[in-house]
Amino acid sequence: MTIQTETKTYLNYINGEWKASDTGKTSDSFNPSNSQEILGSFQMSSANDLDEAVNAAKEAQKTWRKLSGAARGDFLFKVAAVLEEKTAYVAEAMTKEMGKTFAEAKGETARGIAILRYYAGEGMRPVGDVIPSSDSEALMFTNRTPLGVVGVITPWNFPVAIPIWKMAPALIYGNAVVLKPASDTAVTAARVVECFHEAGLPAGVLNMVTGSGSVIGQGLAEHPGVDGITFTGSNAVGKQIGRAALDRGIKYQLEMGGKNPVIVADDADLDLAVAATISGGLKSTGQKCTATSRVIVQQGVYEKFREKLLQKVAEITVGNGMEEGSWMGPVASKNQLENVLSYIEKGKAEGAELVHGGNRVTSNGLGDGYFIEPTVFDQVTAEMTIAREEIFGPVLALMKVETLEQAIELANDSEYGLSASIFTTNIGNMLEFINDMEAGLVRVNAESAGVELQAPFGGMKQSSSHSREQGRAAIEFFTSIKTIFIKK
Ligand SMILES: NC(=O)c1ccc[n+]([C@@H]2O[C@H](COP(=O)([O-])OP(=O)(O)OC[C@H]3O[C@@H](n4cnc5c(N)ncnc54)[C@H](O)[C@@H]3O)[C@@H](O)[C@H]2O)c1
Ligand SMILES: O=CCCC(=O)C(=O)O
Repeated sequence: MTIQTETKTYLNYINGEWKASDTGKTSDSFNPSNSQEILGSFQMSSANDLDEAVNAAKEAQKTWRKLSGAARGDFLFKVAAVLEEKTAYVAEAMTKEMGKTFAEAKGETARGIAILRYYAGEGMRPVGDVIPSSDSEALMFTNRTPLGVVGVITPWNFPVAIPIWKMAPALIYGNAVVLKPASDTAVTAARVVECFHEAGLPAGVLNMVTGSGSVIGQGLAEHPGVDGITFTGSNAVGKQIGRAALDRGIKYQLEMGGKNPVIVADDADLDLAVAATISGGLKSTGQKCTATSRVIVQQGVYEKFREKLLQKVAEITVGNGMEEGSWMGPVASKNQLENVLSYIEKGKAEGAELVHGGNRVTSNGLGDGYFIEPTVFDQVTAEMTIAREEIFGPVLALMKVETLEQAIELANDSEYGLSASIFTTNIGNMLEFINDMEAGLVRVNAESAGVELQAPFGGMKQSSSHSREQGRAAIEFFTSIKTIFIKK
């Protein structure tokens, strides 16, 4: 029996108004902890809805860009205050739509609030440089100009933080935004957009259109009224978007997958390394782009580390994220469930030794949810699929090496380069890792996940289009530099 805890139909947000799609079609958002439960429904929009949103954004941006940075910042401070009041309302949608625990969802919402405040302040910070001209009578300097209308395409795994870390900088630098959120978390996105509406953001400056990736996502990338596209999601989709943006000659930014390693050196603090491997690999059910996936351990501590790891993994409680005591929720969707289980089967078939978990969890009333046991493979080798492809689930692959050089070589043996961490007490090891690791985020004695909003974030190799998000780095994508020369 399907239980509808809330029957609300969420609408698109276009030109400051909540509007149904002209298709008349909606889709339901299901709870991955109990697939019989529907959280709400959202619009399956058309290219016409998208046109309307882009046109509204285009018009609104003309006035928005003329406001001072401080005035734009005031709006973002107000949005932060509304979101703060609505933390539980937004976080509950997140847990009920994609499964992460309520504690993690509240933490992510708090992060969204902090990001809004950081970029609100950005409206008052310097934007250019004075550069000495070769003409002593002239003044030469740089300023920043917004791109215009920015298309924001986001995934489901951080449904509050990622849209906000793209929308807040886009807005503060004077752009208008059309957001296309992931369908799996469209209700959470609508609740975030409600905060912008309640804060009184001028009509058209932010618009949201929900619907399928191929119609609305691709439509945004191809739309002649869109001047820049920022995307976070899978590599396959990211590349399509990049190609569409390149064809139109617009700026684009792609943040994509990872296959993040942790190295545990012979001299590591093993308790710390175990705790960080579990937190980095299994929090959010392993569904972070920065999640630890490959655990590369030096042979001197391999057995001891493995034993401690398995002991702690056995203590993990799997359950509905809304319930106290659940450490790990379900994966986000049926699709995710099937995908992760198929990787576990591949791991077994290719000869890795399954030493913990590996099954769907259906006991204790979890049968209608998409729960998977925390899973650990041993004897994993570099050519195995589970060592090469992003699994995006609660699966750790243990790999043994003799030397630190071998560990770093193995860690770099990946098409991805998003984040990486090392556990060692030796400064020489730390420096070697920092210098030689091919990843955009390298962390020493800390888990591979954990992005700080005031620092640049992005990957190397196939993990990114090589731009950076967050912190002051965001200005590079969301603006163009204008060089100004004045002579009296
Ligand atoms: N590098 C990072 O910062 C980062 C952060 C979070 C997630 N991710 C990556 O995101 C992936 C998981 O997210 P996902 O499953 O939502 O990714 P996805 O690529 O399936 O979807 C991302 C967004 O693109 C849209 N989309 C789908 N098909 C499209 C198309 N043909 N054209 C345009 N848009 C389309 C989706 O509707 C969604 O809004 C993982 O690979 C993860 O590593 C990366
Ligand atoms: O999923 C990608 C973002 C990861 C992140 O925000 C974190 O590790 O904190």
